[in-house]
Amino acid sequence: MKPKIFIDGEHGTTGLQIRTRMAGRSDVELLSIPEAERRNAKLREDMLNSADVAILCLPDDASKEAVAMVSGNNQVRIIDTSTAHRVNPDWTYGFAEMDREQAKKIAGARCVANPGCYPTGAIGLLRPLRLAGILPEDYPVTVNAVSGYTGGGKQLIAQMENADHPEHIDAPHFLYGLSLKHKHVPEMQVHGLLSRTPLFSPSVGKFAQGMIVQVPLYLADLNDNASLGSIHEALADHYAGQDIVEVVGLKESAALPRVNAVELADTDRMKLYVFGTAGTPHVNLVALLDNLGKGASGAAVQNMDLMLNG
Ligand SMILES: NC(=O)C1=CN([C@@H]2O[C@H](COP(=O)(O)OP(=O)(O)OC[C@H]3O[C@@H](n4cnc5c(N)ncnc54)[C@H](OP(=O)(O)O)[C@@H]3O)[C@@H](O)[C@H]2O)C=CC1
Ligand SMILES: CC(=O)N[C@@H](CCC(=O)OP(=O)(O)O)C(=O)O
Repeated sequence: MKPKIFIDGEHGTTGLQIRTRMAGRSDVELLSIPEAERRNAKLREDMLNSADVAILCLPDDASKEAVAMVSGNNQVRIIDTSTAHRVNPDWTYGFAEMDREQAKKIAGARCVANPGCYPTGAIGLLRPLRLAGILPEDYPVTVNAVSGYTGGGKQLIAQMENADHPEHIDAPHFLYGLSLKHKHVPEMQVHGLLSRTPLFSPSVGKFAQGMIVQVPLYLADLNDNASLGSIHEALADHYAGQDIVEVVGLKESAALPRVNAVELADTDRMKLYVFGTAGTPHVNLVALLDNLGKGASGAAVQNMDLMLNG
């Protein structure tokens, strides 16, 4: 029998992208609710309890409700794309490349918390340097990022695309999260293995999908006389043999005139760069991804495949 998959929130931005990725797959059976019934709690509960894997693409509160709906059911496994469970130690963090054993942990997990889009970039850059001993635990990390506007779901998409929207946004690029309390900060700190809360400044650009996450560092404040070369080597070693996360070569990075936020749009990949000039005091670590690809729906499908096939 084929495993049954139910995407709760299948008509939203992340859910639709997961459905697109699953189209044409004959190895799974997709359970579905008509769009008009998407908030029918009884139908959702039935579907959730009939699934082998439920992928939650809902706001945090609705995700918690969905988890409660299957609390007595040990058969259904869950992938939650919301922020609700990402620092819960009872859940497995769904970033398969973050540790050598993580893909195996995801494969055996009952409950997987899919990472946030910005944390995928930030943790992807920071954690290997923490594990290699290069980045001190108490380094004052700053993270600056720009996301495509689909990152804000149906509401932000309507505000950006519809000039008649009562809260239409005209800006080609805007900062938000100005109170510095973004919901992604806790997972960046926990899974980035940091003792100090990172300072995170997000922004949105007038493009649908794509993301740049920057983590600038002062070399003198790192361990082991860190250099451009040693930082790049630590990242390259960590991701050796991985096909989704690529560490771009130092020479190739040095030759780039710019980084285009939409380069990886419509892909599930992530590129990591180490920028700077040998002998100068700074490096800028950069992650490039699609907020809906490796940042959300692509990672959810990757995790589902690990859970189904090991
Ligand atoms: N967009 C992105 O790039 C990323 C999103 N995520 C996370 O994925 C989750 C979904 O986000 P996204 O797809 O962007 O959001 P959307 O607003 O685009 O979609 C959410 C869907 O969930 C439905 N929904 C909301 N509340 C309920 C409820 N109580 N019961 C049933 N259905 C409900 C919505 O229906 P309705 O239309 O009626 O509101 C909508 O179809 C969020 O937790 C988000 O933080 C994670 C990583 C990246
Ligand atoms: C552009 C934009 O608004 N982005 C969203 C984050 C998107 C995302 O990753 O959602 P999760 O919190 O579920 O991870 C935000 O800043 O709230």
